[in-house]
Amino acid sequence: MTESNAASGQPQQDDGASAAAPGTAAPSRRAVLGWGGAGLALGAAAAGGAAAALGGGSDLVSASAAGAAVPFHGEHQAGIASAVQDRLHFAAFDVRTKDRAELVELLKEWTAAARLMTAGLPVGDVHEGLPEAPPTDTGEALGLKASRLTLTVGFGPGLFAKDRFGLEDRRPAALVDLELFPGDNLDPARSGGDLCVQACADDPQVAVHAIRQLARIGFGRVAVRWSQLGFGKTSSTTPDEQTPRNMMGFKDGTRNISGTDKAALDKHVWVGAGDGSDWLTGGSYLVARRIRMNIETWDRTSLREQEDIFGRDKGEGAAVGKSKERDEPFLKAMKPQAHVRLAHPDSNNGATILRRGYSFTDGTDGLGRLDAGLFFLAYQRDVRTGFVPVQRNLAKSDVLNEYIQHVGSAVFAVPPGVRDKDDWWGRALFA
Ligand SMILES: C=CC1=C(C)c2cc3[nH]c(cc4nc(cc5[nH]c(cc1n2)c(C)c5CCC(=O)O)C(CCC(=O)O)=C4C)c(C)c3C=C
Ligand SMILES: [Fe+2]
Repeated sequence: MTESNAASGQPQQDDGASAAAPGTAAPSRRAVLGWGGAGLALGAAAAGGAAAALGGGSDLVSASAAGAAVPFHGEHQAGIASAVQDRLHFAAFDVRTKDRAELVELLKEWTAAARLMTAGLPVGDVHEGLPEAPPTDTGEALGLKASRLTLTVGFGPGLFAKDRFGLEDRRPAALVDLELFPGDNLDPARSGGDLCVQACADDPQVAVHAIRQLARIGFGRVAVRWSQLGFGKTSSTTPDEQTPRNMMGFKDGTRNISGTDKAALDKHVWVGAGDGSDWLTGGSYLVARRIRMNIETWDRTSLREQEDIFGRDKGEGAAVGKSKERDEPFLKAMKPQAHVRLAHPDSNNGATILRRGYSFTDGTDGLGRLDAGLFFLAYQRDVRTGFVPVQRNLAKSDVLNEYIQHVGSAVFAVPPGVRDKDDWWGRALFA
């Protein structure tokens, strides 16, 4: 059954791995399967059965209050244009196996697990099986709702390296190795990765559980290279909802691509059929940057200067000279090196990206300063005409640079959506 997904504007296959209709109780992992539910081997069937019992329905992506499920199957992966959830656990993996067949098998197993978890189901039973063996699902999400969990997978440049998996001819030209931008202070231990999984959910335990299961399933074949927890989304794809604020206290995401703007998504986010890599049609490219903020310095900066830096006021979020957040910005009214002026498409040959970042606070840094900032995530149709020109402009002269530092960086090709229960992440790439 194909239905239109109101929040993404994209058709989604609802084969049963979706959830309750608006107004009905969303499934919880315990409510659906009980303690004796299906294991991973029964994956698709279990997900289908559970959702069928609940009546399916997919127009619920922004129904956060219901703890709803976001359809897993569709033309595009969920977690890009779909409504941004409250929490993030992002993980980049190194592939350890040298065997292409093992990598393919892993991607199939990951897909089956993702299909279950996004439907609010465990990846296996906790109480059946040998007591001497570890349970298949670690259990910490039992009883929790689907919480709009989305799992979005990406393939890093290393996967396409020569003499690795026979994919060297399939590397898209747009999957560039990012240059070192002025001011970058990148930590290799927080950068790169052969694979990534972006887990977003309204409940942090659901997002963390999902990454943990995938890492556990991948044991021996992949290893987590780095990961990042995020909270307080710093941009939205739902302009009708209140714009979230970042750790600097400013509304962030005012001017972003809306998840219902199909024309803008087709133009700026989804890889098109003629773009050069057929296997990626319907997919996208993801740039991830861990951006540390000098919070203590920022907090000693005057309000006027803070507002000049962004080119918007702190309370309403209106552009300089305007009174409302959504009023069209007049760039020339801003200081020449204001962040918004330099980041705007008009200053970058039209370059437009879909931002989907999160705030982070990872304790203190040993010097009494908060290790906090923005985990910047941006999706685009081509990294060379998306993130790169904007970041070149910002790195050169953005006055915000005095208060931030890019400390982690990664880029991934994000395959199209998993179409149905027989499909799996990366099928077209490995075909
Ligand atoms: C390379 C792209 C960008 C990076 C890196 C980046 C970092 C960054 N941004 C903020 C805070 C805000 N950014 C805002 C707008 C904005 N930022 C980018 C791009 C990058 N930001 C774009 C494309 C835009 C939209 C420009 C436009 O079309 O007007 C805003 C204003 C509100 C909004 O429109 O979202 C804020 C606030 C921080 C704190 C930061 C690094 C830590
Ligand atoms: Fe920005």
